[in-house]
Amino acid sequence: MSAPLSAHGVTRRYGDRAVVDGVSLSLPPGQITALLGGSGAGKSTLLRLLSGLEGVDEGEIRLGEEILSAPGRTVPAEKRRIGLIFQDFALFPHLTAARNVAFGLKHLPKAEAAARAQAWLARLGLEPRANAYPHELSGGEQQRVAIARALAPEPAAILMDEPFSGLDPSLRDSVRDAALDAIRAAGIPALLVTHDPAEALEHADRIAIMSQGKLLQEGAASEIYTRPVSAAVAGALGPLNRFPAGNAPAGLLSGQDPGALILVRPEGVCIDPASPIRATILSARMTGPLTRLTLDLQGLKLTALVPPMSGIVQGTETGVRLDPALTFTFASDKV
Ligand SMILES: Nc1ncnc2c1ncn2[C@@H]1O[C@H](COP(=O)(O)OP(=O)(O)OP(=O)(O)O)[C@@H](O)[C@H]1O
Repeated sequence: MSAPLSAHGVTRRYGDRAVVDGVSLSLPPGQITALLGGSGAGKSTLLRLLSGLEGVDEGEIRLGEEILSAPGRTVPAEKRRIGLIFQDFALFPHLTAARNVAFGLKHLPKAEAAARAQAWLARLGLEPRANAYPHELSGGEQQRVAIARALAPEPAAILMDEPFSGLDPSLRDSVRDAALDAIRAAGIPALLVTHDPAEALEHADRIAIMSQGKLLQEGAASEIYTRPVSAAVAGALGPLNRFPAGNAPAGLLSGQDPGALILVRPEGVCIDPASPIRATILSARMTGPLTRLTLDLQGLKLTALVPPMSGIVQGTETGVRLDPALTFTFASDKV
């Protein structure tokens, strides 16, 4: 049975600046936790602390009850049994795919190591490429080899830093699905560092949001999306309409303080021809499966993402309502 990998009040300073600042986070086995945040939020640094590539200045990193890092005491990365996957595959160029995967299996008899490497390559759909060298493989194939190499030694946890962002979009989905399926099946804690909210929402079980070294919120993906604790968390998960409650036409909201900040996801702005709240359609553009509308509600401009429907014509009027599940209200001092 795998144990959670966890950080407890972890701080890491560069000079006098805490780039990871008092972070506590538990990664449960068998689940993918996405670590989401803007550039410089401290995501990669937290991953390096969890992996043992860097030591902590305060707090502890634990695997189950075992302390892996404490100030002045760091179990080195190679002794942690934690698999790492980075954006730049980092395969050994002079080894075939099979030998790259077998590299971490030196403790096993040779035949057993080779068989296990073959099994992992097969699992990631790479059996026919086992004898190819990295330069003979596509980016997607190289990343699959890197994933097989990280999983083959049966690590206690896996940490991934933007592993799919360097891949061609046409390959990304299949590599990501293969990798995340294999990781979930391994039943170990997994962290996926990403700056892409769509990737986090669609592919992770849990989401942790960081900003300026601090963990803002962590929880099940659906909970973070529908119950953000702050405007910063809501904004980290995708575009929003923002306006003071006092700017909304009468009837659009119910009973909010006029000074409160209202945040509404574009897909929470719904077209309802029967609604008494009237809006002029300023523009309507196809964005694939959804149409993006710019609406004018008596001076309040809102963006809506709606399924294609008839009667949506630029310059005409329609009724609008807000989906309460995708509308968030914050006191103006919580922005
Ligand atoms: N070795 C270092 N020495 C000094 N400052 C560093 C070092 N490594 C990172 N930093 C700084 O720490 C902050 C956090 O960096 P980190 O790479 O963890 O952010 P990130 O959230 O992963 O960002 P990105 O998405 O851009 O990779 C940044 O301001 C960075 O410049």
